[in-house]
Amino acid sequence: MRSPSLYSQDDPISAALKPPSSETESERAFRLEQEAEAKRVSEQIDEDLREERERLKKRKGDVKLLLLGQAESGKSTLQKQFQLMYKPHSIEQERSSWTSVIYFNVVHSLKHILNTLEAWDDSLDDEADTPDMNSVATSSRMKLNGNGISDQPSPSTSLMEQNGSLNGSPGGSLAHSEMTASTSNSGPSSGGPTQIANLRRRLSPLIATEAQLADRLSGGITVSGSGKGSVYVRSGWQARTIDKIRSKRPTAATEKKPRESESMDVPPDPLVQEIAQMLQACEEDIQELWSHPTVKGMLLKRRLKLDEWSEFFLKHISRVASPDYIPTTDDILHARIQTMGVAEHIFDVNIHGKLVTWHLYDVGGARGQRHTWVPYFDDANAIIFVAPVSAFDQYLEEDPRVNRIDDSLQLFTQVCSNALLKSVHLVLFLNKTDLLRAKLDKGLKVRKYITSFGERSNDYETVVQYFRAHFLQVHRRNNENRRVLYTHFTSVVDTKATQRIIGNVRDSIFRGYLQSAALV
Ligand SMILES: Nc1nc2c(ncn2[C@@H]2O[C@H](COP(=O)(O)OP(=O)(O)OP(=O)(O)O)[C@@H](O)[C@H]2O)c(=O)[nH]1
Ligand SMILES: [Mg+2]
Repeated sequence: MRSPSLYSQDDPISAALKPPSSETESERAFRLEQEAEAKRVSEQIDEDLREERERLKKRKGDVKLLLLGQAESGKSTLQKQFQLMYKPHSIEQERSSWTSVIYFNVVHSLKHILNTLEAWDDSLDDEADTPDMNSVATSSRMKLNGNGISDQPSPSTSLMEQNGSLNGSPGGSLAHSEMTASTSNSGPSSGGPTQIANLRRRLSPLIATEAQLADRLSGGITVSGSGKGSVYVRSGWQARTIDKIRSKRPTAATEKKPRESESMDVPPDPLVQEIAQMLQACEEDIQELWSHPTVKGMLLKRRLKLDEWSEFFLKHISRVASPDYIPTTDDILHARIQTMGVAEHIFDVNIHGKLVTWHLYDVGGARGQRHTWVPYFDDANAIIFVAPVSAFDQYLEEDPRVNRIDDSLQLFTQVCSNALLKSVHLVLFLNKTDLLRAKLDKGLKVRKYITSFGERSNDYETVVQYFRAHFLQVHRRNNENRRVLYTHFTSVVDTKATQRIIGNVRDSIFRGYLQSAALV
């Protein structure tokens, strides 16, 4: 057998690269010019890559800050607040790329509403066919929770058994009894099934764009077990979507560091333009569905559960569906896209007249993403652990038996007890306090989901202090080094309040940092 040779006449690559024998003088000159340009571009890419590696390297004196916490806790939203504070021009560069995320959030929410209505309709048909109404009502209602949020409380997990369970009765039946207690019918059958069928038909072309949008955002990457039809994105996705539109080969420089004038001259993405037109044409239908008495009734009775960002964008649909819609900063803060792996962001932070480079790591919080965190623990200076306290009535998408507060406490235990992190400055954000307040105002009872809450008063102050006490207890029990835990009650979509807190955190990290560096 002949061994292939680079110089072989038969080598397919050499043959393909060989100029045609009929090449004229001017064609040759053109070819050589093209080859020289290709070489220059390739060398520029190598140079950009080298610069990028150099830029990302943590130097002595830099601060390394990790944002940790479960999925949907608000880490990327907090990262956006850092960006707004320390690199506001980069938000401008990215602004247009958030349109596709927001359209995806809207389309996905509409699909969830229509699917839930359909499931409810089916369950009513089942009920009509079955003599044992009680048992069927229970099972059919559980089937309704298509967004991964189950109404069923989790059995106590190992962590909370160790640390004093929040959920006093394993497999407790309060939420279950809440589900079975109400048998009144607020399903679609009582509120104009023909109207809903018509809306479903008219909205179907818009809903059919969900997969394309997901593909555009994720770059075709799907994450197994992501449930709920979620889309995960890697660091630098904004620049990649822009590059895709330009149909240009992405370079390392555009992946990590969009050029200054980037967003201004981006040609419109045909897919996004098409969806914008559909949204405009469907705006009245979306309004009709959103204000439909059946939808309102099901939301009120919690037979339909919507994520906070769904409600936000549906409430603002007339603005989102308007021609030439450009996301506001508030829209960007409310947009939801899941982080895959670990995304690094670099900021120059002015601390009392001295510029310090901060490397901020925003991690993916879903259970399947947590193994990617550990390599970043080494030489970290500080952690902001983000725990959403509004999640007391929610269960993990990854494991619907686990209450989300319970999961946050387990994760916080792991962070506090990790040997690599034992000297790291620790900050706790008890986040989504605005949503907690709204849930309590609506009358949601904490004790129905967390039985150990007992007969305490269901007011905001009692509830947040109760959760805070549990996190403090975890910290106390895993605090060999007697480090301080700095706690803040936050709503990281609130820019003014969050930036004030970021200022406090920056000063406290810097004080600890100076002390540990023995500079004071
Ligand atoms: N109302 C309200 N919404 C919030 C708050 N914090 C985050 N959100 C919203 O919650 C959703 C999830 O927030 P993200 O920042 O994407 O969550 P994450 O922790 O980065 O999630 P992963 O990337 O999956 O780990 C987004 O739609 C945010 O706008 C808050 O304090 N209040
Ligand atoms: Mg994130």
